[in-house]
Amino acid sequence: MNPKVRNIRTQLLSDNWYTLNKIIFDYLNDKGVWETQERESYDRGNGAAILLYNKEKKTIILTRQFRMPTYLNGNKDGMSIEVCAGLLDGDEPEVCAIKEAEEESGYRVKNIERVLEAYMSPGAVTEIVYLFIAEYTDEMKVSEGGGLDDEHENIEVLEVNFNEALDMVKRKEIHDGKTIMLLQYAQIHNLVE
Ligand SMILES: Nc1nc2c(ncn2[C@@H]2O[C@H](COP(=O)(O)OP(=O)(O)O[C@H]3O[C@H](CO)[C@@H](O)[C@H](O)[C@@H]3O)[C@@H](O)[C@H]2O)c(=O)[nH]1
Ligand SMILES: [Mg+2]
Repeated sequence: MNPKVRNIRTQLLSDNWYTLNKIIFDYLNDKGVWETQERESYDRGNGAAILLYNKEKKTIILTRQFRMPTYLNGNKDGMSIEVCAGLLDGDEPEVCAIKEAEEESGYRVKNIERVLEAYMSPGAVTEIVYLFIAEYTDEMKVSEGGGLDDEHENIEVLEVNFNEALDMVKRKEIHDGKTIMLLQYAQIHNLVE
């Protein structure tokens, strides 16, 4: 509860795929005066993302896919290199992370660790992304990956040297927030030396 916030009203703007609301509320400002504010808030539920790494090979697993919103905002071909991730769809974050890893990369991982959680765009999007890490080996590959056909995901799976991935961040070839966070987490904690 925040005593500086009261009288929250919600006005539905769109519920086509997920839900966009206009929220009108009163906020007690620094001068002690209640003022009415409006904020649009996009609710897509929460998500999970997972970095798969291999200590022996010094590699990680990434995906590459077309992301329309990035194409609309400066990403030349709209392609985005990301860790495996997806929306929870009613699952616990751990369950979702394991499921997305297999659907998108083809690796069936068991021992995963939750390391961070973050609001990725707190001014506009309600989503919390839960961030995980897990070791993978070649033996864990059970399918091609590539995402679900019925969702037209068209995901390419990449196995990349860890230091090369860090260089890709520097060169801005990797520009996805959750992916940068997990790569830096791995670097700080020497997961792949
Ligand atoms: N028709 C339609 N389909 C959609 C829409 N939005 C998403 N989809 C479909 O739903 C799939 C969702 O796949 P997920 O793997 O669950 O999600 P994601 O898009 O990969 O990842 C999301 O979650 C991450 C973790 O929270 C986020 O970091 C990432 O930005 C993204 O929002 C997409 O691939 C796409 O096929 C939409 O507006 N319309
Ligand atoms: Mg996904």
